[in-house]
Amino acid sequence: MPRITLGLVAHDDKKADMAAFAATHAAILGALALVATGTTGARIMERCPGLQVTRLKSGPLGGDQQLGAMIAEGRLDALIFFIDPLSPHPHDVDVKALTRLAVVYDIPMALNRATAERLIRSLAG
Ligand SMILES: O=C(CO)COP(=O)(O)O
Repeated sequence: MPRITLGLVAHDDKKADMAAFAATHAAILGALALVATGTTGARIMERCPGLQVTRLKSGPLGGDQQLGAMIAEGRLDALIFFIDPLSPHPHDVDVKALTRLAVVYDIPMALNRATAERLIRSLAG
């Protein structure tokens, strides 16, 4: 059976939280194909050297749009995106486009840790 592909993204103030989340669930994540925006992916691999993460461009430079394209092409099965709702983002339109496509294509999407904790359990083999 093909591996599930999971997208991982975190805004700057949520990156430590994402790294901790990845460390907690490294065993589950290790069985998935992981794709992340540039800086998020770097932080995850720094914290969890055993995890293989395909890194796209950084979010503000097109990484969110790359993930959106993967969704549109049927190449992303689920998305965990720790958004920071308390900070402005220059690429807010890209963030909106990504989350919109996740809804359009009805892929499971967690935008905060509480939901991600539930979603990740559903992805465990
Ligand atoms: O900006 C982001 C999501 O909108 C995340 O991008 P980075 O992981 O490159 O910081």
